[in-house]
Amino acid sequence: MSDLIRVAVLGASGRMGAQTCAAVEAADGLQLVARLGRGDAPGAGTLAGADVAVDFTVPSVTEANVHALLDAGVHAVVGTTGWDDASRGRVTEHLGRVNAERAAAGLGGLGVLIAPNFGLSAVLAMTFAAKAARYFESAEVVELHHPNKVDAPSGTARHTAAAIARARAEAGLGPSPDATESGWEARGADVDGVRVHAVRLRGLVAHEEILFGNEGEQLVIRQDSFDRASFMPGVVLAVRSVGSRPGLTVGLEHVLDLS
Ligand SMILES: NC(=O)C1=CN([C@@H]2O[C@H](COP(=O)(O)OP(=O)(O)OC[C@H]3O[C@@H](n4cnc5c(N)ncnc54)[C@H](OP(=O)(O)O)[C@@H]3O)[C@@H](O)[C@H]2O)C=CC1
Ligand SMILES: O=C(O)C1=N[C@H](C(=O)O)C[C@H](O)C1
Repeated sequence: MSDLIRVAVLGASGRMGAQTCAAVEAADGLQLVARLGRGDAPGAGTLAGADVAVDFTVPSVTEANVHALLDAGVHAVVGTTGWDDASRGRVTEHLGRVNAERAAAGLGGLGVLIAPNFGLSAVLAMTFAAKAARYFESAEVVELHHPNKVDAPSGTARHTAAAIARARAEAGLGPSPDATESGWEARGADVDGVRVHAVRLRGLVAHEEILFGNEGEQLVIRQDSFDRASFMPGVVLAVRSVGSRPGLTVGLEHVLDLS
């Protein structure tokens, strides 16, 4: 990539897409070259020579967008939720093929950076939660969002719960104690054995509370994103970094050196 990074935004008229366009236009060394909407399939014709594309669309299309971006030779920064092991695996496989062809042609590898959350407070909360997880018998996650959100639980809560589950397993902890025999629908979603509760409330933007309990004590880690502007430094950092991170990176914590 040359010094100037040309950027396309997918979902450009959405809540996050619009903020991202403005942040890219305001950032040194970045140039916004394309705004893609619902009807614009990502490809050479619509991407306008972009080096990096940022996807803030919907869970049902984000994976297809990333494959199209890789076919077009464009690095991808993805904030859209809805990813799982299978979809991430397909992207890793595609990256392997594309980057082998690029290496044979003397080109650098493409990168895909999927970040469930670009907010510093959220990334730190997830990191602290992963560190704390091994020390507590009980762990649950509560995520709270604006009522226009289409998916539940949030991508951030899934990422948080998965990290807690990994840390618990590595420490040899079993399931959190829970005597529930009926009314399981009131106990939230099960993400890798960790209970995750989703609140949708007018007035909220994006918030998460991670609760840990032991006999006689509690630790609560809470983060609040009051304004979508708080995601933009992370988005710009990801755009600047993805070209030097060939392959798949999941989570901004790796770019921030927190992992
Ligand atoms: N990683 C992070 O830090 C954050 C991630 N997010 C995630 O980003 C995603 C977008 O959130 P948000 O901006 O609030 O959502 P919006 O609904 O505001 O925006 C979604 C955008 O996707 C477009 N879109 C809808 N359907 C399609 C389709 N079939 N094909 C192509 N484009 C489509 C919409 O176009 P149209 O306007 O035409 O409907 C719209 O521009 C969500 O998954 C959300 O969870 C959100 C905040 C932070
Ligand atoms: O839809 C949102 O708003 C958000 N989505 C992401 C998620 O699902 O984790 C990130 C943040 O919570 C805002």
